[in-house]
Amino acid sequence: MNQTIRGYTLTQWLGSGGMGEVYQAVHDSTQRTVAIKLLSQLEQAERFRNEAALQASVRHPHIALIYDFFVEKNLPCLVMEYVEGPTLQQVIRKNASLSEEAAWKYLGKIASALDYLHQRDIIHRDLKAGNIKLTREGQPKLLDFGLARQANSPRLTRQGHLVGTVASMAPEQFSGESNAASDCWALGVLFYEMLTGYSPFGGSTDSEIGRLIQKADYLSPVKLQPAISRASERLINKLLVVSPERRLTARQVLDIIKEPALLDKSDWMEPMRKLWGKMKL
Ligand SMILES: Nc1ncnc2c1ncn2[C@@H]1O[C@H](COP(=O)(O)OP(=O)(O)OP(=O)(O)O)[C@@H](O)[C@H]1O
Repeated sequence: MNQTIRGYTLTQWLGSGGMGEVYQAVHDSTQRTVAIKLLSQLEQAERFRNEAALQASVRHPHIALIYDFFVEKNLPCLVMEYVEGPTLQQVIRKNASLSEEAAWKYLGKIASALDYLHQRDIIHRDLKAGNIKLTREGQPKLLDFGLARQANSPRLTRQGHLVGTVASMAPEQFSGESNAASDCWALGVLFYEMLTGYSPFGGSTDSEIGRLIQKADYLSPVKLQPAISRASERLINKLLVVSPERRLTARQVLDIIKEPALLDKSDWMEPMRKLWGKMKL
């Protein structure tokens, strides 16, 4: 492993994902350690460029930085901040679940990264524990904008097939619609996984998982972890809501973390929605 690409010496293979291979590399002149994602197909270069352009404009303590993007010998390469440490998925698996305190701490940091992205009309679309790394200091960093896109740019959605990780997909994503609220659904799935060690929507096939998701049919987290607080349970209930309009936003999650009493405030729109539902029947 001594291959050099445009002044970067590849030092270690890190893994492969939906878009290509990822290597650790060292920049020869600055000696900076980076992660380089090599895209397997040149036809996807534009999608990759989209990932690069989106991430390059992003500066947030809980989102991995992007340094460069270039095409070398027909190979599109994305140069990113190298984030050392395990993924949140590995940490959850190792510990079976996380303490409530740790889960709320990570929830707040990821919600703040999502709020930052959503303020800029960027949707992540692939938020999951496997795409979050924990640094040596225990700080979560969001990786992988492979599926991210500007909220107002539908170009890459006309693929005709589902993209994303099924278990974290929001109900509306099954009909090809993704919005900021879809990331908030995935945040609810992530919070549930941190607290219980299980995905709220498990099944043996994608279509079975899809059916459960579209009905928001999940086991109460308290059934799996009786010690889970009422606040955590209510927060999950307000994130795993089928209607995207009624789901909490990332900003609302941050507000609730600051002031958990907000969870108990009743939704004043609810009686009107019920009435409207009856009138439509
Ligand atoms: N910036 C980075 N720093 C350190 N490791 C990284 C970085 N980006 C990706 N990796 C690691 O490289 C491997 C491949 O990552 P990649 O994002 O391509 O796929 P994935 O997340 O496993 O799958 P998918 O593409 O389906 O989301 C993973 O183990 C990931 O943790």
